This record gives sequence, C-alpha cells and structure tokens, in this order.
Amino acid sequence: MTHRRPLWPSPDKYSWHLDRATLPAQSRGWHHRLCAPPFHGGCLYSSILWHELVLERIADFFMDNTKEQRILNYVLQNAVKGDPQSVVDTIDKYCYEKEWAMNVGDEKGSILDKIVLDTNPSMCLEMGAYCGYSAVRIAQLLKPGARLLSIEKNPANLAIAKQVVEFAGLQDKVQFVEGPSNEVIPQLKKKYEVDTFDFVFLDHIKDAYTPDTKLLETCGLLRKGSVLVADNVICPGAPEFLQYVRTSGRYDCTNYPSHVEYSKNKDALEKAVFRG
Ligand SMILES: C[S@@+](CC[C@H](N)C(=O)[O-])C[C@H]1O[C@@H](n2cnc3c(N)ncnc32)[C@H](O)[C@@H]1O
Ligand SMILES: [Mg+2]
Repeated sequence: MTHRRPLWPSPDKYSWHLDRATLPAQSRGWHHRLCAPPFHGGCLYSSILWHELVLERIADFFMDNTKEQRILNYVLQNAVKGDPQSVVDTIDKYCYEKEWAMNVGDEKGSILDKIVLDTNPSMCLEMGAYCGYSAVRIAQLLKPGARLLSIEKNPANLAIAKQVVEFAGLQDKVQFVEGPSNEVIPQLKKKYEVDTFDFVFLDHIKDAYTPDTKLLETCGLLRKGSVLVADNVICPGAPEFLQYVRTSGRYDCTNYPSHVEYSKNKDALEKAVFRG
C-alpha cells in the first residue's frame, strides 16, 4: 500500500497524556502551515510544546469532535464492514494522509503480526487500546476460541475502540476492560477468569511498562514461554523496561528496530519471553 506524505507531520516524540485533538480536515491547510516549521527545525521540545500544547488547545477550542471520533467516522465511511484488514488499512490511510495518531501503525504492526502468528496464542492481553487498531490487528490473527483482553483507562478511547472492533466483526474475540492497568491486572484471575497469558502487548503509558510487567509476574499471569511485546521502546522510550527485561534473568529478549508509526523517526519493538 503506498501512501502520500502526511499533511500533518508527527512530532519527534509525543506525549501519551496529550493526544486527544488536532484540527478538522477542512482546516488542515492553515494547520499545516502553522505546524510545519517547528517540526523541520530539529528542536524537539519546541516541537512537542507547539504540537501538543499550542495546536491542541487551538483545536480543542474550534472543534466539535475529537481526532479519535474522526478516525472512527472515516472507518465507518470507508472501510468494509466485517473485513478487519480493510479496517486496519483504512486507519493507516487516514493517519498517513490526514492526521497522525498513536496506533502501532503498519510498519511495526507487521512485525507484531509475525510475532502473534509465531506465538499462536490462546489468551492475549493488550494494555492501551486507543482506537482499537492493534486490537483488530491482533484479533484477526487469532485461532478459533482464542481471545484478546484489552485494558484501556480512557473511557472515550474505549468507546471508539469498541465500535472499531465491532465494525471489523471481531467483537467475539475481544473483551475490553475499562480502567488503569495497575488496578485491572490484579482482578484478571478472579473477575475475568484468566489463567495465564500466552501473549501480552504493552502499548500504554511507558512508565507503567515495568511495574505492570512485575505485577503480571506476581499475580501469576505469566507462564514459561509467555511472550511480551513492548511498543515504543526507543521513542518515546522505555529504558527502565529494557533494563529490567534484559538484565533480570527472567526473560529472553529480542529487539526489532523499526520506526515511529507513520514517520521516519527511529523506534523499536522489544520481545521478551518469560523464562518461568
Ligand atoms: C499508544 S495508545 C495505544 C495504541 C494501540 N495499542 C494501537 O496500537 O492501536 C495508548 C493508550 O493507552 C491508554 N493508557 C495509558 N495509560 C494507561 C494505563 N495505565 N492503563 C490503561 N490504559 C492506559 C491511553 O488512554 C491510550 O488510549
Ligand atoms: Mg505505541
């Protein structure tokens, strides 16, 4: 699939807390003129401040919907109902051509797909659903009877993710749980009848990767051979997580160099296989 250059360049790094809004499609001409210079100037922090604080506040002021709602609308209008790959391709097209968004994206997504296929999991966990993009990617590869449990703390994002997954026809494979991961994880055994996870995708707030991994261990939710995949270990970066999984002696690790979603900036996925 070939894509045009994004109209709205992505920041070199981005915040998970300030991801909600950019500008409506009809305004992107002046938005592009406004936001382009700082991103090409190489000043990382001014780019972040400009994009996440200034533009977001302008967008919040002018818009009557959010970027996540616009992604959902674009899917509903352009993807094929019941066709998960069409949903994935349609979101990628939107994010390349209209607005950048923090889905794992097509490039890292195809690495993720390969790991899911190699793992052939029965029970999967995702932390950070956002618009449901990675949930669709993972769930469409699951064998019959396998399921994905996806934890999302933001109710607005969760509502979008549910509709995206339903439109893809994967609602029987994906169960969403609302709440912060550190509160949900201890409930998974009893309330959600989980024994252990075969596959875990970490793509929520980066500071939570290490404590949540340790929580999964202490709650007995990992078994020998459980496969953890962490996104954005280079950008925004998860150095504490990399140090933990690489040096604790509890995991066998593989790094998959790639790029930040819908951009040329360097990023990577880290696979960590629990030794039990
Ligand atoms: C990068 S996005 C997830 C992208 C998604 N995995 C995809 O590739 O399509 C991160 C999401 O994690 C959620 N999040 C952040 N911290 C969280 C936490 N502690 N528990 C659950 N969700 C969290 C945010 O609300 C946001 O929707
Ligand atoms: Mg990510």
